Parts: sequence; structure tokens; C-alpha cells
Amino acid sequence: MTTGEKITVTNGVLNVPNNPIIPFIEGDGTGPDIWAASVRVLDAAVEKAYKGEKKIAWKEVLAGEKAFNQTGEWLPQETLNLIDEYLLAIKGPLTTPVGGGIRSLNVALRQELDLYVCVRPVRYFEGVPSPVKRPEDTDMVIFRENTEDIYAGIEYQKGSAEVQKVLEFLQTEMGVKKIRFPETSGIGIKPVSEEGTKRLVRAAIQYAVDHGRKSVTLVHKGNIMKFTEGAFKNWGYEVAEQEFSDQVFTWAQYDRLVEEQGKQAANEAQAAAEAAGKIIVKDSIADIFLQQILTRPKEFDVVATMNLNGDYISDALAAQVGGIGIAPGANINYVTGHAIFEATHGTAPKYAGLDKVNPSSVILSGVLMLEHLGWNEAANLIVGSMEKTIASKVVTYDFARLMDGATEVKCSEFGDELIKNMDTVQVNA
Ligand SMILES: NC(=O)C1=CN([C@@H]2O[C@H](COP(=O)(O)OP(=O)(O)OC[C@H]3O[C@@H](n4cnc5c(N)ncnc54)[C@H](OP(=O)(O)O)[C@@H]3O)[C@@H](O)[C@H]2O)C=CC1
Ligand SMILES: O=C(O)CCC(=O)C(=O)O
Ligand SMILES: [Mg+2]
Repeated sequence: MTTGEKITVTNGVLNVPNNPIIPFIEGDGTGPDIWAASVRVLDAAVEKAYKGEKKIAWKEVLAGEKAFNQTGEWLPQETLNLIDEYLLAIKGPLTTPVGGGIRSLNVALRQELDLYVCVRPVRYFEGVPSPVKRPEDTDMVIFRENTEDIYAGIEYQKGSAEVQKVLEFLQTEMGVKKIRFPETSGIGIKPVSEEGTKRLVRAAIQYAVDHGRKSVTLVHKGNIMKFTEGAFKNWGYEVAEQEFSDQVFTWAQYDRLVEEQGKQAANEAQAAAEAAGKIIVKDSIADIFLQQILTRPKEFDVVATMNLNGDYISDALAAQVGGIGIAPGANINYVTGHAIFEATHGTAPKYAGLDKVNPSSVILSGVLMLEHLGWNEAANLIVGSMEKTIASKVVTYDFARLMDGATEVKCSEFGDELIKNMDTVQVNA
């Protein structure tokens, strides 16, 4: 590790030294292979962009299997303390067992540091094999709520004393009669709050404003879950109208206009708002949304949704632009400045240690981190190099198996190619 300085924050704005200390978690499964390639690419881009003037001082922090083997803990308090202290971190994927065992460390990191937004941009790189005809039409940024919903982990196991208590409360005190098989039910609880929703939707709209995006779609299943997902929609419209009234036009406004002045007046108001460059805040029920992102992707831009919907939508949209091998993300608290950058994918355990998988998701998460630091020159170098490398058909197995005439390379070799091709990319801020 080189010596470095701490990133600090003043009123939500980062003060970034030229040699920031940034913690990293290697991750489980394919994590170590991916991280080894990614860190070389990130360092090379910074070196090339700033010619030694800037350099990241990486600091390893432990989580997952490596932490357990070395300390007996899956997520040591020291790791949380260090990320809290240094503000930013980047991580590889961590394993979560299904149906028992430890709860997700990935979710725990987000909750412990209150990283309430999971931002997952979905864009197409020319040449990437995709299952859809026009993958370039998919250009969306998912804002997934990251601290609530069923991910709060409030669940009680079938047959336990706890589930018995909850069932008794529901049946005797709340008069619930619709639990079909009470004796053999596990119960999960889904908290969705006004505060949590509004800070998420506020961040999504602010992003749309800052990046000149056309719309924000609130995705929910509010017809069925009225007081959680339905409320998410209503609170989303409220924050849009209360805090961004000069910048947005909402479908809630549209509906009110239809009622008060008729459909033609509402259509005219929406057209005028669009012509004035206002962001349209609309909503979509989750099931039809999953169909329309495939059939009419151009109609969607920024997407704001709850935790579980966001998890499903992230992988579905990643598939449209070539899959989970090229799907970056960032978990952010816009108020405290804390952020952890990580891929959308998991540990892909069957490929662990084979130096095989695509490192692009973590590398592009690193690009989001560089942008977050304001180091756009280095970020642009990586994106430009990735465009060139993919266009030259030198790719990892996931793309090679679907591409005619591709040269399949290992995870580490793809990193080498990216570094090599940086020399042909113009550095732009
Ligand atoms: N944030 C995190 O740390 C996350 C952790 N996880 C955890 O990861 C573990 C495994 O989850 P699983 O559901 O199998 O999902 P994964 O995302 O780990 O893998 C599913 C499939 O996606 C493809 N894939 C994943 N990563 C890459 C990559 N870098 N390059 C190319 N292809 C890739 C592979 O497809 P193919 O087989 O077609 O080659 C792989 O078999 C679980 O414990 C889960 O909880 C899951 C998601 C996020
Ligand atoms: O934490 C996990 O194991 C899975 C999380 C996940 O799928 C996600 O955040 O997209
Ligand atoms: Mg997921």
C-alpha cells in the first residue's frame, strides 16, 4: 500500500486528495480474479490520465470468507469502521447461503452504512452480444432503494416460537383470516417508509435533472401491496411535485388535469412540459414494466423502485445489454458522502479461481467511483478502452460464446487488453 490521505466531506461534497486511501474488499468466489484484473486497470487509467500526479492508495478490508478464515467473523466491525472513516470503498461479490446460514453481507454493508441508493446504470457497448434486436435502445439508470422492503430481514421461520407469536398477534389482535396454511407458514415483513421512499426518489429526480434525462419511472406493485408499494408511488409523486415543481411534470398532475379540465387539456399540458424540457415523472406496475422494458425500452430512462423490484430489474436489464458480466453499480448515501461500489452480479462460484469471468462489471463500478471522485479523465479512458476492446472482439467467455469471430481471453488478459488499448484513447474530462 502506498501512503495516502483521507477523503473528507463538507456539506455532502467530497474533498479528494491526490492520493486518496480507498478500502477494497476482494470478495468471494470469482471475486479475487476479478479484483486482480480490476485494480490493475483502475491504477493504469489513473496513471495514464494524471501522469503520477494522482494515485489511489488501496487499503484492503476484510469481509466474507477471507474475513471468516482470518478473524472468525464474516463482517468484522473494523471493516465497517474503516469504510465509515474513509467514506468510499469498492468490493467484489460476497456469498450468501440460500434458506439458512448468515444473512447477506452485501445487504448488511448497505444497511449499516445507510447507503440508501443503489445506482445501476444500464448502457450498451457496441458489439456486445445481446438477446434483443436493438440493445442500443436500452439506456436506463436504476435507482433501487437499498435499506428497506423485505431486505430488512424481518422473517420468522415455520414452526418457530417467533412465528407462532406473530401468527397469534395477526389472527387474534389484527383479525387476519387469510393466512391459508398458518401451521406451516414462514412469515416475512416488508417495511416501506415515506422517509425512505422520498430520499430515494429525490436522488433519482436530482440525477435526472443533473444528467439531462427525460423521465423518471416509479416502478411498484401498488395494485396488490397498497400501503407499501402503492404508497411508494404516491410518496414518489409527492416529492416530485413538492421539491421539483419547476423541473418536472407528473402523471399524478396529468390525472388531476383530466378530472378537472378533460383529457385534451391534460395532453396539452404534458406536451408543453416536454417541450419546455421538463422531466416526466410517471409510474408503471412492475409486471407490465418488465414486459415494456423489452418491447419499448426507449420509453424508459431513470427508474426508481423498491429493493426487491430493483434487484430483479437490475439483472433483467443487464441481460438486454449483454448480461451480468457488464453491469456496474454503486451504493450511495448522498447526505453523508459514503459509498460502496460493486458489480450487480454475484460470486459465480463455478468459475472461482479459473481466471475466466468478465471483470467489466467491477471495472465499470470503478469507473463510477472515479466519476464520484471527479476523476473523469481516468474514467473516460477506461470507458473508451472498453469500447475499443469489445469492438475488436477480444472478450471473455461470456461474450465469446455468443459472438462470431471473437478471441476469447481470460479475466486477467481482458484487463491487459484494456490497459493496452488505453494508449489509443484520447483523455477527455
Ligand atoms: N452484491 C453481491 O455481492 C451479490 C452476491 N450474490 C451472491 O452470489 C452467489 C451466487 O449467486 P448466483 O445467483 O449464482 O448469481 P451470480 O451473479 O453469481 O452468477 C450467475 C451467473 O451469471 C453469470 N456471471 C456472473 N458473474 C459473471 C461475470 N463476472 N462474468 C460473466 N458472467 C458472469 C454466470 O453465467 P453463466 O453460468 O451463464 O456463465 C453465472 O453462472 C450467491 O451467494 C448470491 O447470494 C449475488 C448477487 C449480488
Ligand atoms: O446479497 C446477496 O447475496 C445478493 C444481493 C443481490 O442480488 C443484489 O444486490 O443485487
Ligand atoms: Mg441481485
